Amino acid sequence: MIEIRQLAKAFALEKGQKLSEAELQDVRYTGRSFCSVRDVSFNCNNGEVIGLLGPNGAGKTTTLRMLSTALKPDAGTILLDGKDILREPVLARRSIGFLSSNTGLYGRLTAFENVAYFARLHGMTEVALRQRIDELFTLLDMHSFASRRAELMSSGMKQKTAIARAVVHSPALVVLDEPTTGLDIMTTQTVLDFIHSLKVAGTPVIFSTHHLDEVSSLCDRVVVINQGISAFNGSLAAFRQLSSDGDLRQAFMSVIKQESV
Ligand SMILES: Nc1ncnc2c1ncn2[C@@H]1O[C@H](COP(=O)(O)OP(=O)(O)OP(=O)(O)O)[C@@H](O)[C@H]1O
Repeated sequence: MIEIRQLAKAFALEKGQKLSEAELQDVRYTGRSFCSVRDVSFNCNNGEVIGLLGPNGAGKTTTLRMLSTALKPDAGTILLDGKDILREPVLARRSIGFLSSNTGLYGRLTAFENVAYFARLHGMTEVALRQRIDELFTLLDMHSFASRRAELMSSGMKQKTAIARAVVHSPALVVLDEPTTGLDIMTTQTVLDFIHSLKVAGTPVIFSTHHLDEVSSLCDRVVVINQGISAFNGSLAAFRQLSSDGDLRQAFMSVIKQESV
């Protein structure tokens, strides 16, 4: 289980750094800094899938990067199974599988080699990593391109390889930043089925998305981040009830409008 309390992160702006018109009008812009995340709190229990929603620039990626310890929060706590991961970064890296939005595979390495490289970094034995990679390549339908170099892969193949790499060490928590963005319908379904298999195995999964159908079919809980604040945090059923007829788009809009008043 992961418990996230009152996370905040501001970025100091460099001299001459250009902001968009929307960012200049944003309440998070202070002149010298931009407070991407102001107050984000939520829990994810074992076997739960959380969908992280929010408009562009809301602070989803910044939040997920803090969960993965790639970014240090200015304030807040993150407890994984009761342990403060901000104080134990080594434990965090061992326990969390993180897929970032820029996959960054080694182009010269094959799908197998990319995943195996990370498995070795995590200290897995050759026998264990071969068994795990075989299992993952079956779940993600990757056997057909296991020996293809990353530089020659389609974006769907790259994304599957990046997902396999993120979870090869069987982490206690999986965090995925927009795992289905840019994928075709078949590849998206494979990725969603894979997330479901993690849930069935009892692994908590937190993923950001702009696709409400994914939330509807997969998520137990929904968190909506708006202007750096977790404006909604509750069950999928409670989220549906925000609209008159259970429509998730309407529910989402009602949270955003409420917050912007
Ligand atoms: N290093 C940085 N310096 C300044 N501002 C930043 C930095 N990183 C992110 N931001 C700003 O913080 C805000 C939140 O960004 P973030 O990437 O977390 O949003 P997001 O919810 O993931 O958006 P999207 O849905 O578009 O991916 C944006 O306005 C972004 O420009």
